[in-house]
Amino acid sequence: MKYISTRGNVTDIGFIDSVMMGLANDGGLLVPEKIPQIPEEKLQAMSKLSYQELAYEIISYYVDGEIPENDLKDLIQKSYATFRHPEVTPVQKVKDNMFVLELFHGPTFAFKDVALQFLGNLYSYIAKKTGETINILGATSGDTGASAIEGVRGKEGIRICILHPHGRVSKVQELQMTTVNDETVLNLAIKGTFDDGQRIIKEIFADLEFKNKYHLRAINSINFARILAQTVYYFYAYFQVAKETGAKTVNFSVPTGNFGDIFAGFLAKKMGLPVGKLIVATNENNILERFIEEGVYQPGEFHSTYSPSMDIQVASNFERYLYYLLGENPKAVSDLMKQFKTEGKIVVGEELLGQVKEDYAAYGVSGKECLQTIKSYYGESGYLLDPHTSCGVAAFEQRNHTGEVCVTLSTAHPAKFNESIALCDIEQEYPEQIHQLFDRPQYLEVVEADNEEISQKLEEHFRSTSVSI
Ligand SMILES: Cc1ncc(COP(=O)(O)O)c(C=O)c1O
Ligand SMILES: N[C@@H](CCOP(=O)(O)O)C(=O)O
Repeated sequence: MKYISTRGNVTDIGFIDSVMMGLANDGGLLVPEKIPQIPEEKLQAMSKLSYQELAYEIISYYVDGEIPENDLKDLIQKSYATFRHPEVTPVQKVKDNMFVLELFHGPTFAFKDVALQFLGNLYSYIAKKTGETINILGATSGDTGASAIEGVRGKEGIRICILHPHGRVSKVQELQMTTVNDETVLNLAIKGTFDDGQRIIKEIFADLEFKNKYHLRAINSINFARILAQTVYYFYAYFQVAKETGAKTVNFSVPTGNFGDIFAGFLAKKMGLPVGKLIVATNENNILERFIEEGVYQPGEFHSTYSPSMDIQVASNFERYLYYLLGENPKAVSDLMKQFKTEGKIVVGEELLGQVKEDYAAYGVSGKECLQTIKSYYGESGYLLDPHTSCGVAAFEQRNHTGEVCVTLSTAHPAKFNESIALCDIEQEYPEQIHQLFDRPQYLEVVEADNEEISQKLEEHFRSTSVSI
């Protein structure tokens, strides 16, 4: 299996090199040269596997022998041994035809752990094999940061720096990131939004001299390994729900911001999993909803919402989808991305829009609707949704066709977002791991959303902290 850039100027690199490159050196995103197709009989056999066994089968297609079988199996076992649920990502029936896929049983109570426990262990494995220090640079709207830090903290040969938008993450998210007292971890709270953070890290990664000098690595969904590990739970959920309902195809409603999670579902479908509609659930930051409805991809006004992790305008993985929408034509992607940079928007014609609507449905959830959905589901079934999952459920209510079976991805535990839950007049108890955070000192620096200042902070961090392998 080889990997190529959506913009065409990186070709023919293997799995480990793709992990290490993160953002493609031409500014695009890496994708597999050819998506593996899983035959029907193999899907049948996969439906009987445990989560870890399934993860091994799926990830193996993409690793393609670059990691010996037993090493890869160990990496997977280690990654999911930290989860509190034996099934890793269990599925709960919440009402007729609607299942919730609980992705929050990992160490930081968000879906990011599913991929970042794996990527953290993978980086540590690569550092040990190659003797190379790994310096991670990431941006977060709240969940990736905590999960990435948890995935690598204490691992030899790894430093990490995370940018988060100052004052725009929930209290628990901030505490999870900033209470880690470890000199290899640097938290920079930027005066700006997640979009500023993501733009800055992409610009720093694009400075290849700086990237190579400091061995900079990505943990965001910029890194294809993140998407890959997230693909596994679509298979797992599909198998559980198909067994229970007899459904042949299953829809997925996905709380969406950076488009990574739903792109993992798109990839699963392209591999042969019988996925029906992929429902893009956004909050008021609804650029993706507008694209799917009207064919115009253009950032709008930024809103701070009850689902802050989805407060994203420019969705990184949209470029990966464009690549497939445009018939795997890197020149066309490159031209459109240039146009986006200069004109601030991408417009697709009727024919392509028809294809988009075949692939996706979309619904932008208002703040009022988000809270109302939390209240009504709690009242009717006693099931407490976090505000991101609530957007997914509200989109299911609006866009799933009657009689079709749908899985809504539950991307976080409600305890991470008590600010929103309290507005629903619901009292929740914090899990002990979260409760403990409130007594700890915090370590962070507030900085301008400025490339130079952040690059300097990074250089100081690398100079002043030593890591052994
Ligand atoms: C809790 C939660 N839900 C949903 C999302 C959106 O996922 P994606 O960015 O992969 O679209 C995020 C952030 O990524 C998140 O943290
Ligand atoms: N919502 C995310 C934003 C970054 O997404 P990623 O999947 O690219 O890491 C977050 O919580 O940080």
